[in-house]
Amino acid sequence: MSNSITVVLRFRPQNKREIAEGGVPIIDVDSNGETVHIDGKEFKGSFSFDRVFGSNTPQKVLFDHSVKGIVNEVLKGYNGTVFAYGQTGSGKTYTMMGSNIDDEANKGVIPRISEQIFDSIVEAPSNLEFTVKVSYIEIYMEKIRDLLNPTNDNLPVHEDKQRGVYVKGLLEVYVASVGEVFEVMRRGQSARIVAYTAMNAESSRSHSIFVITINQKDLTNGSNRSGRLYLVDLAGSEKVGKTGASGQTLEEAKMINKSLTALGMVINALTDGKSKHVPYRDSKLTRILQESLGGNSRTTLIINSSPSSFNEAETLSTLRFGMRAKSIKNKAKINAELSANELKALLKKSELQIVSFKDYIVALEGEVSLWRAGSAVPPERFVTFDKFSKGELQPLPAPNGAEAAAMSAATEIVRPGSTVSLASAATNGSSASVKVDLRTSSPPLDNDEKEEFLKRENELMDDLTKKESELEKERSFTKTLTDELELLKKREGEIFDENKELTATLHDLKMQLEKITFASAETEINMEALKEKNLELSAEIDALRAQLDEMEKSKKYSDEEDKEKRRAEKMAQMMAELDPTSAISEKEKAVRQSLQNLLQELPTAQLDAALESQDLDVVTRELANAKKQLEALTAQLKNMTLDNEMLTKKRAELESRLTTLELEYEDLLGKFIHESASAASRPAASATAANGAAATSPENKTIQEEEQRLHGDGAEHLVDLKERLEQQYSSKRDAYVAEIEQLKTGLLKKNEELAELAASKEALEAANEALTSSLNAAKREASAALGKLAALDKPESEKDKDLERIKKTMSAQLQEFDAMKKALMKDLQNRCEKVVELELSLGEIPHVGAKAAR
Ligand SMILES: Nc1ncnc2c1ncn2[C@@H]1O[C@H](COP(=O)(O)OP(=O)(O)OP(=O)(O)O)[C@@H](O)[C@H]1O
Repeated sequence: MSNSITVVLRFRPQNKREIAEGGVPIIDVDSNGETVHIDGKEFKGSFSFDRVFGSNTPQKVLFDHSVKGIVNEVLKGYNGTVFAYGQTGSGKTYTMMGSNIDDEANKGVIPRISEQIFDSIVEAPSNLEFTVKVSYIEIYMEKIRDLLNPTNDNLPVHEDKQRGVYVKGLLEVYVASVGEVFEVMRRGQSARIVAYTAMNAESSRSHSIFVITINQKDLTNGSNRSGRLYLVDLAGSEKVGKTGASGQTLEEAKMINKSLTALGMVINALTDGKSKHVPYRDSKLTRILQESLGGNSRTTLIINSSPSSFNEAETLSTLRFGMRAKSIKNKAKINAELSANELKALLKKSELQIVSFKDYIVALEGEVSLWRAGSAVPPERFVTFDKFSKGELQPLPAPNGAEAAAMSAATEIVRPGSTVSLASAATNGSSASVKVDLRTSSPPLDNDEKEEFLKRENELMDDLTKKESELEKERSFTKTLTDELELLKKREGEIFDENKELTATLHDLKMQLEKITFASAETEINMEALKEKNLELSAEIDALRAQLDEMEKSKKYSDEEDKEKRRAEKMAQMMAELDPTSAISEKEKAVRQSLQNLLQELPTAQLDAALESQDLDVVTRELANAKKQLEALTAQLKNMTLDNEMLTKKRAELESRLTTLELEYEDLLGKFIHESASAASRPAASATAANGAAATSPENKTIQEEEQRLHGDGAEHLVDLKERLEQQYSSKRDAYVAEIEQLKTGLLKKNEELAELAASKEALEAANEALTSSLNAAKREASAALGKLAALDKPESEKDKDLERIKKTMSAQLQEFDAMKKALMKDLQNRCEKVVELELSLGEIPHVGAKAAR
């Protein structure tokens, strides 16, 4: 009994690309759910299928209405096939597997079928024992890959009487629950080859076939039934221009399109009513699906389509494919193995049939031998099966010898290619002839021959697969070699170029080397000369260094000498200015001399002349000079006090300047902090304002960014300025503090020196007074002596005595005066030295002060 393929159509929603390209839906599904109206540019019209599902049909609805039923058929022992066909990205994988097998709403046909199978097994009568096994393959680039054992990537297709068409060496996994089926699905899915194309981010580049085989054994009578379900997700047909395929993806697309063309050819052959040959063997896909298409299978084809005008041409092609497939007729039968009793009964029945058929043959042979012998058999006595089965046959008379010979002469030798005419010598003289052309109608193969043929085919398929694998290996090896060769050629070209460049560089380098060798020789000569010169210069430098050392030494000495000299000069000058004793000494010498003369040579009269009052006047004058010097010293002391005051004033001034500067700095710092704070708040304020204002204007945005940048720069500048000011201030302050410290120590030193000078002055004044008083005493002594000399009337002895006494007194006074003078001179010299030191140091202090003020 033949059955048609069920064809259902499913549309998916428009995808992003279609919307972006301006596509609009051009389909309208009729309310009866069987017809779709197409309102496209190329075509306006309708297509009808067993069922049409619109763009938003849930997975469950499609399954319940179009697939669920097939599970029951498979459980009855039929083979079943569900396959999805359509352009790339049309929703085949979504329909067959679903976007997520664990999601109730989104799981596709395969997971739902698995659930359905196990649900049915649970509900089946307890005398039925089930075994379920699954396998998962993909046909990629015309090679069968086992997705559960991907190293098996080129499996052969075999066919035999018991199993029909099958894939040899395929791993079949026994499963006992839906969970186990899902596990196998996941395992296989992960091994599938997918790629990105412009039409689908995860485009299947192969046909995948999930096979579920269910065996059921009736435990009551031992009979077996097996149903096999093929669940096929075909690779998408694609227009290479639209998918943007290139390289490997392009090769894949070519192969996909080739096998889909083979599928189309098979469907054409099955449906055009003329073809005697169906080209199943043209592709692995059609060979595996041989039973599903026009064979022993209940088949459902789901055609997937886009609803968009963007894919109108592809949609029309898919719908036409579905229409053709609709008229394929299958011959599904139950795959059953009979139990022993059933077989025995069948055997008995067959044996009885054989016995009766033997009788029938005997009757037929009897009629034939009559005809052959040239006897005529009347029509009412013709041997027919009807009469035989009803037991109405009557025995025929035996033929005579002449008729039998004529009959055998009429028989011709039949050769292939010739036309055979079977003529019967009818008793009524008419003849009927049947012409059979043996060239066009080869006799059908009997079962043994067919088996033999399939066996041979299977062997050849094995060989072919082996050769294909070897060829593939060779091909990939050749490809590797070709690639390597290409690479080597390229490298050779590069090396040649490099070589050329290197030769040129080598040439240049040689030239340069020659130049360098020449230059090096020259340089060596120059070096020698330079070395000599260097030695000379080194000697010169050494000499100069020695000279410099000498000069420095002598300069040092001369500096020290200079200072020493200046000090000595000053001292000499001062001593000269101050020394009242030099003049006194002269006069003193004269006095001493006169006194000596007077004492030795002259009598009392002459002593008078020697001790002239004039000498005393000179001493008095010198004393006055010393007084003057003392006054000058006092004036100098006064000046120094003034200097000291001036320095104190200057120090006060500097201190007040320091205070002012500190105040100014604090002011500046305050201003700076104020400006920093306003600078920091300004960008934020302006940013807020800018946000609120023309946020959409790119020009304003740029200005704001520029302002913010400038504010940022300003803040940085202020920080920089602050640092610089602080540095300047601290260095100035340090200089002033150092200056003040210096002035303070200078002042202290001067105060000490002033005190010392004041003490010296006092000592000098005291010495001066002592000197004046001793001079006065000397004067008085002298006048007393003069008075005594005037009294010459004294006796000679007495005079001599007086003279002797005067002489003693004077020499004692002179000695006393001498000692005092020496002490005074020593003291004066000390003080002069101190004054000179002080002057020198005073000369240095204003210089330092002036530097600090600068
Ligand atoms: N009915 C549908 N409802 C919602 N989304 C769908 C539907 N059909 C397909 N899609 C989505 O469209 C995209 C392409 O689908 P799918 O991968 O199933 O296409 P395909 O025909 O298998 O493509 P290919 O032949 O390239 O493998 C996927 O993202 C899928 O989720």
